[in-house]
Formats: sequence, C-alpha cells, structure tokens
Amino acid sequence: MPETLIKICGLTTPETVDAAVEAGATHIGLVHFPDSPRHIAISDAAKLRQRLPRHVKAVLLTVNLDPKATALALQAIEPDVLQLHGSETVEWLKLIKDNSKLEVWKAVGLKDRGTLERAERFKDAAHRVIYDAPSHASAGALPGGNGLTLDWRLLMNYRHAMDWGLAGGLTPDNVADAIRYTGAPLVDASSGLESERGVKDIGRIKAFCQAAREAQPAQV
Ligand SMILES: O=C(O)c1ccccc1N[C@@H]1O[C@H](COP(=O)(O)O)[C@@H](O)[C@H]1O
Repeated sequence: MPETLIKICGLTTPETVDAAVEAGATHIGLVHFPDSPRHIAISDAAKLRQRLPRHVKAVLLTVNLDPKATALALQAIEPDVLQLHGSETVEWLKLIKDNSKLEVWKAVGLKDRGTLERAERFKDAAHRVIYDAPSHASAGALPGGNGLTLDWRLLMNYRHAMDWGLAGGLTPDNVADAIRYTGAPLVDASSGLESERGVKDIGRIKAFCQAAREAQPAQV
C-alpha cells in the first residue's frame, strides 16, 4: 500500500514550513489569492519555496488567476504543482499541462454523485483532482479553505478515473477516519490546522501528519 501523500496548505512563515517538512508532509501549499487570509505575495512564496528539500513538493494555489499573472508567479516561485481552485476551464488546464513540466491539480467542490462524475472531464487536462467541500455563500466568499467537510460517503468504493486527493475540513482528529472511509491517496488540510484564521499551529501540523501517516484505509 503506497504511503498517503500529505499536503499542508496555506503556509506563510518559515517556521511553519520547516515544521511541516519535519513532520513528514509531502506537499506544502502556498496560496496566492488576495481574498484569502492565507494569501502570500509572490516574492515571499518564492523564498518559502526555496526552503523545501527536494523530496517535498511546492504547490502553488491560485483562483481564476489570469494567464499573465500566472506566468509571472510560476516563473518566480517555480512550484512543482499548480493547484487551480476556481472555475478554470478544461481548455486552460490542458494548455498549462501540455506546455509545462508542472503537475496540474484541479479542485472540485463535491456536492453529489453528479459532480463526482462530471469531475472526470478533467481526466486529460489535470494530473489530479482534489475533492473539496462545495463552498456556500454563508461560509464567506472563499472558494476553499472554509473548514467544511464534504460527504465522504460519495467517495466510498468509487472507481476513480484519475488520481485524486481529499480536502475540506480535515483536522488531526478526523483525518484517520477520512482515509479509512474514502481510501484517499492524498489528504490536504488548511484551516483545521490553525489556532486562529490564517495562523497555522505547529502542534496541529505535527498531529495531522502523524495521524495521516498512521491511518490505514479499510479493506474492501
Ligand atoms: O486556504 C485558502 O484560503 C483557500 C482560498 C481559496 C481557495 C482554496 C483555499 N484553500 C484550500 O481549500 C481546501 C480546503 O481547505 P480547508 O482544509 O477546508 O481549510 C484545501 O485545498 C485548501 O488548500
């Protein structure tokens, strides 16, 4: 059974990046989206990215960022992965995938079985789909990072057409159950690892990584 991949997202300080690396995260997420409390400027993201050892991948997360700004951010930060968390089209993703060495991930708000099946349209345009909770108006304007869980039952025993990961309201307390129920090959957490909105808690980062590493998917 391959090890569960662990992405810790929304990091903004050297201390939390180092803590995530030490705790065993396989991916570090940098959010470049001005509306987010976890937004990081390109130059700061580039500095954090340089702290990572080769075995830990940098994920740049953007939301409907225009092509020119995307190109500038990619050039400065040189991430391994670009996670698109807005309403980016299949065509746009395919263009990026076919013209770069980046891994391209597409976040999809998972409401029901229909959204799960429709996510397959990204099969040739993205390397991985990240299932997140659908964003609600009551959760604020953010398309992600709201700490909302999705209905894990949708993913139980589903035959995925492409690589995938699970996001949405994951915490040190629920990540083992999330892996057990869904068999997620990658778990992605942000707000559940904070002491206050936008401020990561090193203790919670460590506890999350440990719980994810020790979790076993249920045998089906
Ligand atoms: O973290 C943010 O602020 C954010 C903003 C805009 C889009 C996505 C964002 N975060 C990503 O959303 C999911 C779920 O996050 P959470 O664990 O429920 O807080 C995850 O991929 C975050 O990286």
